[in-house]
Amino acid sequence: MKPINVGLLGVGTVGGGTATVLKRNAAEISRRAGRDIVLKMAANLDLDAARAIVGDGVDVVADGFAVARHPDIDIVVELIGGTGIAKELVLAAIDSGKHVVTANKKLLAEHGNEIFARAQEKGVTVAFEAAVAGGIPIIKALREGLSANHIEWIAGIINGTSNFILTEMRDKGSAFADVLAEAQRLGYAEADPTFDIEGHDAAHKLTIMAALAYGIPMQFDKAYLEGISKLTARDIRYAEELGYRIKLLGITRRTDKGVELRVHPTLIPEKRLIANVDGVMNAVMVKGDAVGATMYYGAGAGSLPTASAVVADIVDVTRLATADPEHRVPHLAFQPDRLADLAILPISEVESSYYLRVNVIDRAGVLAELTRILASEGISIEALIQKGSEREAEAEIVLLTHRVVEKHVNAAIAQIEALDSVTGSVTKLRMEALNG
Ligand SMILES: NC(=O)c1ccc[n+]([C@@H]2O[C@H](COP(=O)([O-])OP(=O)(O)OC[C@H]3O[C@@H](n4cnc5c(N)ncnc54)[C@H](O)[C@@H]3O)[C@@H](O)[C@H]2O)c1
Ligand SMILES: N[C@@H](CCO)C(=O)O
Ligand code: NA
Repeated sequence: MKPINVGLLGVGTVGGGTATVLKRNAAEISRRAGRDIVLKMAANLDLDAARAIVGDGVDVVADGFAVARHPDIDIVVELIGGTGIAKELVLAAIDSGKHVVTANKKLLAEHGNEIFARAQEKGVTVAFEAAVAGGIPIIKALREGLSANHIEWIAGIINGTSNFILTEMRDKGSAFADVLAEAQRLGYAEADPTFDIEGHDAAHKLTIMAALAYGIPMQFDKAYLEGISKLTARDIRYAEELGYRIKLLGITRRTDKGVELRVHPTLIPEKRLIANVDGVMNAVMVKGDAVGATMYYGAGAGSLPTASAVVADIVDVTRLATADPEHRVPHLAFQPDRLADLAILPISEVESSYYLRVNVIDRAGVLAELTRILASEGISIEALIQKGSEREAEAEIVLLTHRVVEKHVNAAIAQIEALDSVTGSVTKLRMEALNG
């Protein structure tokens, strides 16, 4: 069979890794795909840098559209990122009848509904394994491996940069800014690292997983997101004293009231496997009604791990290139005309347990005031510790609550902050047991 021709858009961290893996494992990849896969063209801003990576025999150009529309290209691989030129290029490729492989979670979470509809119309596939949890085959697991299940919830460490920062801060006491610079140097961070540390990137990935798990459209605009930039070393330490690790988790859960879609720092019992996923590693737990709790672990970012997923998608697309479009695995696991219309829950309606840290003036009766307010909002306390404060005559009360709807916690916090004996604002973190 004639070789399948690939055109690469972007030869940076992931694009470079993709060219390397395609070349290094060409023989085995061809045995799997049933035909040779040839990198034919590449577009990049820096032409010399791209040429040095892709080598001779690959036509390197500056204009991505020349690749996306070239008649000899069968599969267009978009590894530029963002929703500007990348979106135009992906749509141009689809309109030219090309299959597309992309690692661009932002593009899919924000414009996936439009892109998949266009691909459907044109009879081409858009594959995106690398967009979620890098090298971990979580898209394949959700779309194919777990297709028998009613999926109840997903919880994942899905931003390598944040997990790397939290780990280095805890293990080495490193400063936030230093670790972030190191994550950028290692090629883990997004072009704008705010997306990593403020939770956008994780929310993009979570949006994609929720769509696959429940058969709903992408609804990134309804996701709740809170990153790690305001997390203090003190709360990380107190959480550890109480037997918990703090991780930036993406959580989606199907409830009777609606679908939870939220990213925030989360206390997890330290004995859970996922609480011990460190550095740039990612892990995703998926709870299905038949299979129970499952977990997928591996490198969530970096050149070769992400390229592993990109190349696997190229192999998949090569195999299906000759198949009847009617019989392909649907983009979002469910048939496009059978998507459900489930509402996303506002965070105030989400039920969770909470870690609260309150700064108080250390005098008799303060604790009673706190517990009275919590009780009045129907919040029961699971654990409570009192700590000395750096400021004389002040103390810190750290307490863990049982599960309660968030609006009640917010109402209690407003009353607590209004007390004369309370100084500053209350720190609130969410906790998840994740015990399947
Ligand atoms: N780095 C990772 O670990 C990782 C992991 C998973 C997914 N991703 C995603 O993969 C994509 C690429 O990320 P990256 O880290 O490789 O980025 P990068 O910045 O290293 O590479 C992007 C490349 O695109 C090229 N480029 C930019 N504009 C272009 C244009 N108009 N025409 C042609 N080329 C252009 C640049 O020259 C650069 O080489 C992003 O969507 C990112 O979110 C990255
Ligand atoms: N910036 C992302 C890359 C992988 O998607 C991360 O740190 O997880
Ligand atoms: Na993946």
